[in-house]
Amino acid sequence: MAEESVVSLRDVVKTYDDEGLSVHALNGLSFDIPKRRFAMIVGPSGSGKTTLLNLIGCIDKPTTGAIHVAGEDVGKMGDTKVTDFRAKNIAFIFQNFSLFPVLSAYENVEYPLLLIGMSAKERRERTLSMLEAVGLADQARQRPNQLSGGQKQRVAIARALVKHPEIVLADEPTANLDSETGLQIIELMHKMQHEQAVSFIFASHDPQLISHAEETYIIRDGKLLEHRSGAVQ
Ligand SMILES: Nc1ncnc2c1ncn2[C@@H]1O[C@H](COP(=O)(O)OP(=O)(O)OP(=O)(O)O)[C@@H](O)[C@H]1O
Repeated sequence: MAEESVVSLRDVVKTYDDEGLSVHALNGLSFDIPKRRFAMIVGPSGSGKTTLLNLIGCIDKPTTGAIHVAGEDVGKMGDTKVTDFRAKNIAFIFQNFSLFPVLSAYENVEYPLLLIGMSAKERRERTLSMLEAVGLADQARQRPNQLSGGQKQRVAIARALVKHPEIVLADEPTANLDSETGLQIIELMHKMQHEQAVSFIFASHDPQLISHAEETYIIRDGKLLEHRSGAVQ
């Protein structure tokens, strides 16, 4: 694995067993994603984007092949180690925001810090500064149902970044937003990615989001069709 890569895939195959039928979601992927970039996985529906994000996010393991994330061979890690690795290093942003409805914006952002056992004082400082950074200092006490779609996604961005992860994975993060709000969210993610020097990896169909990519990996039928440094216009 090249030293500056955050993800390295070698001959990665993922096959699902669907009621006795084998579904080949990934068919031998080999590529590296450099650190601290705005990287995009692009491809039509069913091409394997979510499957790939699940492997990078250590939610699932490859059927065969090797996957290194932040320098660790995650395909070979045991369950306890992988849970710990994911809690410390990886954060997720989803298209449906996936916030806890009974928690305030503040509590949603603070939650990952509770999971990693951070002290109360440090949790408070980090949570407030992250809410400030995403422009939601005044909405800290509101619950998700009192927030707009764009504000919910801002909470999700703050929650993703608050633990200072190595990687933020985002599956179609603008899919449920109108195009103007989507653009504001893309610009916020880009700004935060640079400020926090974190690696962002997206799966998306959204041309607006794809046009902001620094690295683009086009996949079809679970294979890499093309890699471009810079956006696909
Ligand atoms: N749990 C599963 N069991 C069986 N087949 C699956 C499972 N998850 C995904 N697949 C299949 O694997 C292939 C890749 O799916 P995946 O969700 O990774 O694609 P995608 O590019 O993210 O699609 P979309 O853009 O529609 O979300 C598809 O053929 C899908 O039907």
